[in-house]
Amino acid sequence: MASPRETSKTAYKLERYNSYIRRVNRTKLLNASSKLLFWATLLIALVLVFFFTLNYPPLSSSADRHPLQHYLLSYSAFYRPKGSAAIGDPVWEKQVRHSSTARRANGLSILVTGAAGFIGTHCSLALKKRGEGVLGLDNFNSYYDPSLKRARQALLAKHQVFIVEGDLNDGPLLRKLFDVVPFTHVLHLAAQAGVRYAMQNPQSYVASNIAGFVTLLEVAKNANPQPSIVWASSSSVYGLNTENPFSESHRTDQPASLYAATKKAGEEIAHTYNHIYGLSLTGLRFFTVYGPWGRPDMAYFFFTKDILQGKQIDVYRTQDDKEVARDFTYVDDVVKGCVGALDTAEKSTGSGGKKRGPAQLRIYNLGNTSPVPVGRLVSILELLLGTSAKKHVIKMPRNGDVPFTHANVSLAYRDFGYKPTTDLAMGLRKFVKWYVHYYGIKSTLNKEVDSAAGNNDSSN
Ligand SMILES: O=C(O)[C@H]1O[C@H](OP(=O)(O)OP(=O)(O)OC[C@H]2O[C@@H](n3ccc(=O)[nH]c3=O)[C@H](O)[C@@H]2O)[C@H](O)[C@@H](O)[C@H]1O
Repeated sequence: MASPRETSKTAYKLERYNSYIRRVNRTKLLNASSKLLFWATLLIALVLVFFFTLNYPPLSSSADRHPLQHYLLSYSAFYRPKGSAAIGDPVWEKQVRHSSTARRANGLSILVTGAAGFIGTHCSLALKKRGEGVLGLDNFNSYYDPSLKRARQALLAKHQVFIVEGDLNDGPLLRKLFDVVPFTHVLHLAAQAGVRYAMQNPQSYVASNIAGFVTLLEVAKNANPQPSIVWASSSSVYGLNTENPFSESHRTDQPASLYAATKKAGEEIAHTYNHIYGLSLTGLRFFTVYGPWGRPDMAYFFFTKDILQGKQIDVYRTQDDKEVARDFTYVDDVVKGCVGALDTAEKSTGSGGKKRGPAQLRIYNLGNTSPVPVGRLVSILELLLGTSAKKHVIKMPRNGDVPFTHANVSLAYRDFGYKPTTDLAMGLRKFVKWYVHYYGIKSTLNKEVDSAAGNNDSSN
């Protein structure tokens, strides 16, 4: 029999062995969990990379997508905002029909492409308020902050405008929409915008402004009834034109940017579809449209942001050291122009892809008729924001910009009474008022902003 001393020695050894085993197990567990952590992090990183590259470059066609991207996109459909349903299912069809049904007798039924965009949102609201049926289409791409597009979507949803989330290049989706709704009109505003970005991502302009437009026209020409189409061209088609002010009869064969070239191509494509298929087509040349809910890639918008943050802004002058000027046009004026164009659009004459007779083909300038130098734009912002801008005056880079724009709008006035009424100072007041409200900025804003922006600002 073991002596008590030996027994306690054995117990001590046993305890040491057990504690060793526990240490080993702890280390193993630690190693196993750090490996697990490593692989989990890697997996999450890979998934994130896929999600980030999912829709980049913006407006990539669905045909270009990697099969895994297709899968992830359909998977992400589960995360649509509350209240929306999968494309094609009965709930979705009900939303589509409800949104596009007019609430007034003989009202229009309009498909607005780019409805979550700046001008698209304003037009959709105006048309809906008038009692028309409005259905939106937008791909919510990331050319600029998609959260702004989501906020516009929420605003439209409050007014019973539903936006179908999809790409212009998705022919089957467009056909499905025309199967469900006999649209009387299409207001086609979806596009790759921005003059200078075309040097960074040229293909996105071709994909949206050319391929996307053709996809839409193909579906529209086969529809029965064919809709009348009003669509967004651009002042940039005048390019290096030196005749002033710009009239629709002036030459537009010297585009200075790929953006301008794709818009000009759109005008020629419109001619073809009008000629062959009898589609009624109206192109609107917008002149640097600005206002509440605007585009963060435009100068007035990022100047405001940078001035408030005390950052330097680049103010361009021409190569021969003259002021650069734009015919800045307030969004409410442009909306009136769009509505006027829709109201005066004649019916398409074809059906099911066959022309039955000549159809209307129109082009109009929608500008403000009074160009303002960029330096003056900055001075107005300084006054409204109560802060001096850190101006860096430089020669305009050779990146597609033109020195000035100036619209003659007599055609639009003659045909649908288009008459812009908002000057830049008043329009910027309304913009700044929206901007500080939207971004929750409490600053040393000039009191003038609140009082002078007036109470009739329909945009908030
Ligand atoms: O009418 C159009 O069809 C186009 O209008 C708009 O293009 P633009 O007129 O070029 O507007 P925007 O970029 O706001 O530059 C405004 C001014 O600021 C100057 N500008 C610009 C940037 C800068 O850093 N500094 C500067 O001085 C610049 O030289 C210019 O004089 C739309 O973006 C475009 O999508 C299209 O719709």
